[in-house]
Amino acid sequence: MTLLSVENVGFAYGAGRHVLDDVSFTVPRGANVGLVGESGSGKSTLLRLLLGLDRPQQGRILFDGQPLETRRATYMRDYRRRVQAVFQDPYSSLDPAHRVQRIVTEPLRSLRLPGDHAAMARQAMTDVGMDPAALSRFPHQFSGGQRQRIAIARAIVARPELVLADEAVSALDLSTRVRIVDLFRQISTRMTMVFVSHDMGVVAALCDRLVVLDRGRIVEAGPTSRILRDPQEPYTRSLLASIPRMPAASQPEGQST
Ligand SMILES: Nc1ncnc2c1ncn2[C@@H]1O[C@H](COP(=O)(O)OP(=O)(O)OP(=O)(O)O)[C@@H](O)[C@H]1O
Repeated sequence: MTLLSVENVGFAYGAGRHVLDDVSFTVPRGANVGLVGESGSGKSTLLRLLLGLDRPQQGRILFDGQPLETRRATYMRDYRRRVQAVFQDPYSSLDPAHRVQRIVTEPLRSLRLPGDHAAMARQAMTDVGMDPAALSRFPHQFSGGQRQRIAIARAIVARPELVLADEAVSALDLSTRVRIVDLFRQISTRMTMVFVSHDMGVVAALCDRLVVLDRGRIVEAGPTSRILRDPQEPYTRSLLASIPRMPAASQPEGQST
């Protein structure tokens, strides 16, 4: 069943040229879909549309069969419970003035969700391989990889159906990146994920389907295995050629990252 459907979406900033042009793809429930393309190909813009922060000027986006109602506050509150995001920079995305407990439970409070928030935060920390004791500390007491785990805990604490990850491992050093990719792989067995990255190696490691964007247009889409084996477009081949060598999947998850 399709969870997310992007239909003939077009978008331009101001009266400028199209940043997205006739973009269509679907995300089946339970799938991991990678959106890949060079810098400037329109990935972040597409993500803003998927988050309901901007609206397409052409086409439409459907979530669970219904068009996004970005102007309706009650709809968007429910949408934010069902769709959460993880961003690139684990340093700027966590408020340094707040303890991890407050950071991780923030979606529960802002979405006014019922339940034992402290227990939900402890569960989310365990889910991302962190000791729940870390909830009483501040972000600066953690490494970049640990901060990204905290950001992921915040994204999954409300049990969303879809997680959108925007270059979520790009700011991390290589060995940490491998561990966080591993963590995403574990988490992605329980929910639908869309990974946005310029790094074909990361999306290929995580996603069963790829959508390749070049200057706002989809040039290739399909199963990851097919695209890796037999890329149809020179653009896709050049993205594949630039894959950095990733070390083999990591040792058991720990708090070393
Ligand atoms: N707020 C904005 N106003 C005007 N143009 C913008 C704005 N944001 C992005 N653009 C332009 O839209 C195009 C696509 O940018 P976008 O950030 O979506 O691409 P991207 O693939 O995510 O690239 P990157 O990985 O570098 O962020 C670029 O040409 C960019 O200059």
